Amino acid sequence: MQKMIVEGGHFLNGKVRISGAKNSAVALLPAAILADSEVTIEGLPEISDVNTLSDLLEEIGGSVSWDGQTIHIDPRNMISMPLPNGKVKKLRASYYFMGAMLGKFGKAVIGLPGGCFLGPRPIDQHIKGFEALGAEVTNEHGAIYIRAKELVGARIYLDVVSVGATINIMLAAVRAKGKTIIENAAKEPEIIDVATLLTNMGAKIKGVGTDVIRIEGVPSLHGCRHTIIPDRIEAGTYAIAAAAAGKEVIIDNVIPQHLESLLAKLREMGITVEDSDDQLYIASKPRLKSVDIKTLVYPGFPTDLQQPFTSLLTRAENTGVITDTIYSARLKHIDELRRMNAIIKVEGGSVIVSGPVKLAGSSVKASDLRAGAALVIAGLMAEGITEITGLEHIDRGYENMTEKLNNLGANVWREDMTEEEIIQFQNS
Ligand SMILES: CC(=O)N[C@H]1[C@@H](OP(=O)(O)OP(=O)(O)OC[C@H]2O[C@@H](n3ccc(=O)[nH]c3=O)[C@H](O)[C@@H]2O)O[C@H](CO)[C@@H](O)[C@@H]1O
Ligand SMILES: C=C(OP(=O)(O)O)C(=O)O
Repeated sequence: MQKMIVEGGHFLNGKVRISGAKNSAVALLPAAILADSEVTIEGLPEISDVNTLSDLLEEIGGSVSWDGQTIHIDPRNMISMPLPNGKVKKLRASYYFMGAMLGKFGKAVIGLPGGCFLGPRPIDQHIKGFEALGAEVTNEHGAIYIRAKELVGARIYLDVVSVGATINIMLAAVRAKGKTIIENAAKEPEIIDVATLLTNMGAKIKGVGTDVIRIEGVPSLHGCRHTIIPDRIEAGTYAIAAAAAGKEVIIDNVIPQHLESLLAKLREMGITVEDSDDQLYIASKPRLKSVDIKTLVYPGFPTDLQQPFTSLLTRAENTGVITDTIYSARLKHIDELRRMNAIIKVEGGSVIVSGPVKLAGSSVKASDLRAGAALVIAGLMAEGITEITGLEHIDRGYENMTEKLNNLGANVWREDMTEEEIIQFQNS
């Protein structure tokens, strides 16, 4: 087990290249189950979520090979093997095996997913969608059993706008008989990426990127080649790090339109932000103005950037109020930031950050992926050394974070934890 050490006080300067999008990758890999020949996906991030899903594809009989960051998935020998336990609990997106296996085999047995603990994360809308398509769904001892004699297209209204439910229903509906309409669908760029892959596999999908998606089921889907989109959340994390601890940073391989809500907030704070086709230029200032943010579904401010943004606000003047309307309990980073001297109050559903404060290096624990990113950013700004444990969360979603930061001029490294530290970590 390792910890990350961040020596504060080094300004970030230079260029960082963004990897493929985690939240696309984790849906693109299961989508390959639906094909009847090889699917090739290029530009995947080297993160543990992708490795876990690649192992799961092999567990159900898929033949998987890697060529750098390109995966080749041959689904011809896959079977509807139950996956009630084990790796499925390591990540959230194992739930995409439900939709993909239902579409391909008409049945699936999958354990309830893991992923970041952000408060309750129900999957009732996924299940509602599968049932509307004709499946019978039961929850037996923590695993979801899904069976359908025949999948038939349906009109499905999502009661909450859900990325996972939209993609999962799409995965099953592309193979259903007739037309499916998903109303109140999510519009995140990752949904468009998955629909692009499915369309290249022969699916008939219209309206992705709007809140009504129309799918005409097809009897079979074939293999194809697909290049993943860049990770807007990783790009946003580096943009926030550049604003917090940077001079001039160029973020390369990004789609700036995917980050408009964040970029607008950075500009409001007094940071210079310029965008071109696939790059962002961020130049920070010694004095920053506080802003309020409210997380919303896309194209609103992403909940996945709320925690890193909290760290940035500690160095801005006056108070900033953060409201996470998607995951109101996504607050585990706050106690850790307080250990570093941050002045943060939680009142009702709002987080109130007062600044500017000079953070102090401390020993802190990443309890989830973006809490980890928030603590790394705090460590970059802090005086002295910050030690971060819980790196398994960071490794789920950030490729080579230490290397990327060091290339920008930070001083960050990983060390093995002592036995005593591991025991302390496990008991904390
Ligand atoms: C692997 C992946 O892509 N993860 C992302 C995905 O998670 P995930 O797909 O799990 O998140 P959803 O978009 O489904 O969740 C949005 C909201 O809807 C609620 N909900 C969701 C489904 C459901 O059946 N019932 C229900 O009530 C959730 O509790 C949450 O409050 O979108 C989240 C919101 O942008 C991001 O934080 C995650 O990074
Ligand atoms: C919450 C996240 O991931 P997951 O849904 O995979 O837990 C995230 O990427 O911030």
